[in-house]
Amino acid sequence: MGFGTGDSSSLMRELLRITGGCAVIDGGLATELESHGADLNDPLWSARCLIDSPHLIRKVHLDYLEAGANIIISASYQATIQGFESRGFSTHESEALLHRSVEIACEAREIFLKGYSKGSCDANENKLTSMKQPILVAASIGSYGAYLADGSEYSGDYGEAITKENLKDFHRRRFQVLAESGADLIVFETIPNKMEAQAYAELLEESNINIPAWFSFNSKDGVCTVSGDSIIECASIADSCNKVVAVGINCTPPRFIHGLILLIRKVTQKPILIYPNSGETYDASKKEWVASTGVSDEGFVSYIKKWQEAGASLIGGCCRTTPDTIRAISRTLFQEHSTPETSIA
Ligand code: MET
Ligand SMILES: [Zn+2]
Repeated sequence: MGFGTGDSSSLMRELLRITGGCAVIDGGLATELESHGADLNDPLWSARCLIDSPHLIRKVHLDYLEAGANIIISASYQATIQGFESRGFSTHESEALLHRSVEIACEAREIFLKGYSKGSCDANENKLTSMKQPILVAASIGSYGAYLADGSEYSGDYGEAITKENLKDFHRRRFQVLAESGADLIVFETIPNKMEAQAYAELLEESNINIPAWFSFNSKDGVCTVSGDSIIECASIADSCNKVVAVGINCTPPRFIHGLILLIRKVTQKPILIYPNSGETYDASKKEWVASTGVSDEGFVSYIKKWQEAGASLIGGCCRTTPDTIRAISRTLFQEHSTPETSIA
């Protein structure tokens, strides 16, 4: 889908212009599916819902749109061709499931916009001109560690045997399928190390598909990625890649975010995105979050102005944040603005 009148590299600038400088990303998808009863105790995690409960995914996307999200992220974080094939799906069926993840998000956007203005969702129309709330559909690509489902997306340790070329081979076809699925952008999420960032940058550069992307790293100390690689070096890789339109941090406790924004700001002028988790502890052995160890929605919101001042312009939530968190973010960001522009001139 075309966004506005500009080329794809201007996508993020256009969105931010329309929203008045800051836009809202959605909140945790998998954990919200779980709180609606989905059983994600599965190597496919949230991607399992693509097989057995797509209606629930659509509902959660809609809940985030109602809460004010400008960017909704597809349920493909842990959806991989390799993962589906190991469950008995053919290559063709696996690719169709990836495609479906984006389709579901697009359906949610259409349903949401129809609530505002009948007939505004003709696929051939420039959608933004009639959007009350500008909305981008982002296709998620989770890291190799997410596919492994052994917690290594939170350690960044893939072992000596895994090379950058292995990572490129692993992600290549999935990237192509998602890039051609109708999504507005690709989001590389929860990138745990520099090698994977480099692999993504090379895939983007080698590809003749001209889709914008963002790079989002995770950190457990506020200085480095979870693997211990320098966030400055990682953000520099994102900065050097022309197809990367924003760079930042996700699934990281809120208390680390401010310092990370300042570090990223040192090496890039690209928009900075942040969508922290709730700050709760994840018990990897039990594969569950330890409730009430994080921040409340009010606590989360208390950070927002500081993050904005430090340079973040795309703000949302990751695991264990909810539509209530996103509603609170949206109110905080827009309380001092007059109504944002509703169309592109
Ligand atoms: N977009 C993904 C989700 O919210 C990110 C998960 S981070 C482990 O489900
Ligand atoms: Zn997360």
